[in-house]
Amino acid sequence: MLKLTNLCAGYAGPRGKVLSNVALSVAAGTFVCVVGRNGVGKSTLLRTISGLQGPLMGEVSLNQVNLHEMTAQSRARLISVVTTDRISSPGLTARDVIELGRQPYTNWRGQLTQADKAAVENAMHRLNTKRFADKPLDGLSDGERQRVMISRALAQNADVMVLDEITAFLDLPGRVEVMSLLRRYAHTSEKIVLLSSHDLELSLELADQIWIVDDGKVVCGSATDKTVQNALSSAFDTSDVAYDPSRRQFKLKQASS
Ligand SMILES: Nc1ncnc2c1ncn2[C@@H]1O[C@H](COP(=O)(O)OP(=O)(O)OP(=O)(O)O)[C@@H](O)[C@H]1O
Repeated sequence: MLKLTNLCAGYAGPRGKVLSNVALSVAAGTFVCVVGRNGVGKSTLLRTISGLQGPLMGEVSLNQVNLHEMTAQSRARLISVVTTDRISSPGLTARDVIELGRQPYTNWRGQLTQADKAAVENAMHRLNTKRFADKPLDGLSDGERQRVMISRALAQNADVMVLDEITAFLDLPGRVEVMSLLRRYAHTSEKIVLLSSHDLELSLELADQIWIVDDGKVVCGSATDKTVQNALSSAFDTSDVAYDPSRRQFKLKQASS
């Protein structure tokens, strides 16, 4: 169980608090989509959960262990992270990068065991990355690169996988494929997958739990919950578009001429 207890997240300084008193929990085997307008704090929340930045207050725990009190090495066995940040990887092939996902388990020489190699093969198979496994990462398209980074996180086999806007570089069939795969992975492997996305309709279609980040708070529930529907309207409705809960879609209030 991943639990956020009275979590305040943000940055140093008087105006640095982005989210206040976030309290929620997620069971193993849950696919969560985190949605919200630009700049509301999705990345800040996910970075805080991942341990990439400390909380201003409160706690993030996994199975009752505080994640911010662990070493980065121990945390890497529990949480994997995929972002859109470009990592510099001169000379590394896609396979080399995916193998780095096994680093929390390997010895000081980074030697892979049969189990490590099997985990890498399995990750490449799931994401269909084998076809460019031996190409340099720097020579891949943004979408191919993103698949490699997700494969690396899969190979890491952590209890929680956090993905921040990773579908941004994928085309529509690619987004559906990757999000469906992550949902299936959460269900079949009993993992928690947290994914932030601006693809609201797809998120509402696929997520077991939706987190709507808005106005310093997080509202959590299933897409059919009344509280979630109200929060979606309040976060996303504008003078031009409105959320239609019956179709789980946004519609133009008035077609422009
Ligand atoms: N390193 C930082 N130092 C100070 N403030 C920051 C820092 N990074 C982000 N912020 C601020 O925190 C707030 C939330 O930013 P965040 O990137 O978490 O939003 P987001 O919901 O992920 O946005 P987007 O959808 O545009 O990616 C913004 O006001 C942003 O300016």
